Amino acid sequence: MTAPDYGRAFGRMRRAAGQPWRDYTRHAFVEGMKDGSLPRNAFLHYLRQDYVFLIHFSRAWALAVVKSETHAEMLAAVATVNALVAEEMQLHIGVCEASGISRDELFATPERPENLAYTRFVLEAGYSGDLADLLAALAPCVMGYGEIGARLVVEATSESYRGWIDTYAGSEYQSACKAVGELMDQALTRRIGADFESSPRWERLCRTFCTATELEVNFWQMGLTP
Ligand SMILES: Cc1ncc(C[n+]2csc(CCO)c2C)c(N)n1
Repeated sequence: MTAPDYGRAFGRMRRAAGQPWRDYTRHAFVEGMKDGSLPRNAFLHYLRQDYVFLIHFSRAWALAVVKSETHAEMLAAVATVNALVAEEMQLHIGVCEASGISRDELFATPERPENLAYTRFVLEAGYSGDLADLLAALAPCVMGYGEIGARLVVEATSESYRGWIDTYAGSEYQSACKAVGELMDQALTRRIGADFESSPRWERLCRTFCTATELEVNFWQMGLTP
């Protein structure tokens, strides 16, 4: 199947990320959710780390509000902050509670180095750069899960991880990916120009995107080693 279309800047960065992008979206952890062979304890370990991840990822999206230059940018960024804090984090709390991991236990999860490296890299891209740099670091996470969900909903041969797959394959999440893709195209055009791929900044933006992609690969790998 062909991957969903999340805009021009994302499409170009994704292609430039080549093998790391495939390593991320077709990682053994992902394939284990597809065929149901992923052990439940690995999934729960991943979810607990992901809860910590979402705390810092929400901070990074809040930084996108800080780095916005238009009301449209602020609206897109604030919608994502709300979706993360009010919905996605709640979802993790619910799944963990249903599996016997209390809210307090979840809150007290010690952060693994692979987790810390990823979110602090994203925050640093935003602190030291503008919204274009920050979005290049945020995009692999948002769109990668959209692409994985869209593929797994078609290819899954097991019901074990159906809930997770349906969340990211669903039209609500797919629309969010498209909105972030549009935000990227508009933010890059505003700051760099319509021909942003030919600017001297382009290579660095692609490098940021690729590094974030490699950190996603490490995050899946961490998930396999509880
Ligand atoms: C390691 C890791 N990478 C990506 C996501 C997916 N994700 C992160 S934030 C968000 C909402 C929109 O920005 C989504 C779908 C995750 N949960 N954990």
